[in-house]
Amino acid sequence: MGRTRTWALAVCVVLAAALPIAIAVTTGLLIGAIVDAVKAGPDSPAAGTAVGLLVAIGAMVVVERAVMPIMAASASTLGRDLDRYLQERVLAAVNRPGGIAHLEDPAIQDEIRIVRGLGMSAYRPSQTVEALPTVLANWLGALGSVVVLFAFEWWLGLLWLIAWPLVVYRMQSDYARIGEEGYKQSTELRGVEYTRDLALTGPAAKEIRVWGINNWLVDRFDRTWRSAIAPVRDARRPRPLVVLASSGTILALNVASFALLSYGAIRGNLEIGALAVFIQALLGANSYAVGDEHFYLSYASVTVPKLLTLEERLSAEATAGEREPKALSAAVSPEVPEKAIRFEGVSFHYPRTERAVLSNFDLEITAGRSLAIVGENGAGKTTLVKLLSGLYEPSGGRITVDGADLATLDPQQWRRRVAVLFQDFSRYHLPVRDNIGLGAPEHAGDLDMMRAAAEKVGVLDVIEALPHGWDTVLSREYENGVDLSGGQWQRIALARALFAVEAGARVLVLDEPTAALDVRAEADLYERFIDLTEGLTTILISHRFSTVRRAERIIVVRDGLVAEDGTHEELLALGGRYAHMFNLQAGRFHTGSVVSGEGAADA
Ligand SMILES: Nc1ncnc2c1ncn2[C@@H]1O[C@H](COP(=O)(O)OP(=O)(O)OP(=O)(O)O)[C@@H](O)[C@H]1O
Repeated sequence: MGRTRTWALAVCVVLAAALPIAIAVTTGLLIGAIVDAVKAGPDSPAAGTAVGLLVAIGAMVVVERAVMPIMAASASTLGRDLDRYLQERVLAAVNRPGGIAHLEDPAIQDEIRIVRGLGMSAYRPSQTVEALPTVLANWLGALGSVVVLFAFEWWLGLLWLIAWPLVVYRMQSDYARIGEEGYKQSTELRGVEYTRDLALTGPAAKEIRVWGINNWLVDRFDRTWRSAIAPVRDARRPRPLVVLASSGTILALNVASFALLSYGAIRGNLEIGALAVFIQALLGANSYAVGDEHFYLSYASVTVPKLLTLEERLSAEATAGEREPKALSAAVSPEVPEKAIRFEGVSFHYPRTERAVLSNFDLEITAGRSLAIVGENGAGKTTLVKLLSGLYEPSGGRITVDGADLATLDPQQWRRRVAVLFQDFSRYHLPVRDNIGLGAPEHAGDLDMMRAAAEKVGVLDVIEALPHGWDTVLSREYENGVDLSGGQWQRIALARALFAVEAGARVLVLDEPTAALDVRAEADLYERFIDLTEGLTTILISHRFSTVRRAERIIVVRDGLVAEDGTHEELLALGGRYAHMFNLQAGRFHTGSVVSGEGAADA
């Protein structure tokens, strides 16, 4: 299909280039034939030739008119195909690295901004494809016209042949320079776009109104946009010398050509037909670089190399992330972990930061048991989960699963063994079935499995009461879509994690699973906690001690190390950090008294 369209386009381009020249030459011949026919009379052979030439011109004009829309339509379709193809490459490239560190790299975000506009905003490479046929036809037509001028004065033809490409080259490099200048402002423009999206999209809408910051947003958008775009404006400003040199050359060539033609005609060296042909040729030669299409040519030349650089960079990142070549990645059996997950002397600092979040961190997580991790804000609890799920690699030490270094395991298979409910889980603007099914996409069609997961976290009733049940889109931004309350969203996310468990995950990580739940929902979840985590290696992170105390073992993370380790009762008896935090929270529910023991800190 694409190949046929490409061929059709090529034929159209050749026709679009050749027909104007053919029409010009035939018109010249027609003028000569008419002069002869007037002299020889209506029945003369010259009159017959004139009629024949007239019919030929008519036929060529009809074909030319038909070719143009076909050429435009084919070019537009091919252009869109190109945009889609490039978009797919961007999506694949951005998701190639297994971790997420690259998404936090400002330089990569700048490049991603450039290429994410493919197919949507300005500088679409498809515009290059759409412009190419017209530009090619122009150039071929101009070339043909110049060849005709050779027949008049070879040196004049030669001058045209040299001058125009130089002018076109100059213009193209100017356009590309302007485009590059725009891309250099990527960081600033990201800031501008962020402000714009804050104002245009849902998440901040409530705060914008409550704080009354709409005018502030508009003002900030205006200010940052002006400052980001100023260098591009400067680049756009015509450079007088270049403009003067280019237009001066073309003007001089035109003056010389028309003067020579007039001189030849006055001296009687040129017949009227020849004069007409050369004048048409001269007009054709001038069509080399006229129209917006020439500007569009530079679009792909600026954007596509950026995409290729990004791909290269992300591929390098993906390979660098694999400590062992992929072929050596060990398969992960469905029962893993059977014995333990161990953090062995793990140190970690985030990319481009100096501060160690973990230093020489040791922890053995027994398989099939539940472990709660507590610690103050910023202690590194979520970081542990990110390392465990392979989103980042330890800066030092290693994590082992049943004795095997995590870095040597097939990352995809390992991730299928781990189900994570992140504290900042995603709220997909998709049907409920996808919001839950995405926990294990390979089982996303299994409604029974999804129902089981939803039932376990008590959200099945909510789903079945939705206007379109499992097909209801969870966003008010779509027709018939609904939004959920914070707690309902949390339960949907919890169901997603449990769906992954239903599909075979053996490690369940819950980072603040009850933060948005009401008292009854939280109590319900406790009741089921033992059932939900039965046989699973469960890691629970929470600031709610009423949740934490259900775990079989609790650790306190402090200063990048395990500061305390034991059961709820053991840690209370220890009278350390855990006991202090527990009592502080429990005290809130027992006004004026600090307590310890069963029942405290239950919300
Ligand atoms: N992507 C990141 N890049 C750089 N630093 C980060 C990043 N994510 C977290 N940090 C830093 O790492 C430290 C540990 O963060 P982490 O999210 O693991 O803490 P936490 O114990 O889960 O905290 P909380 O109880 O507030 O959820 C913090 O100082 C935080 O600022």
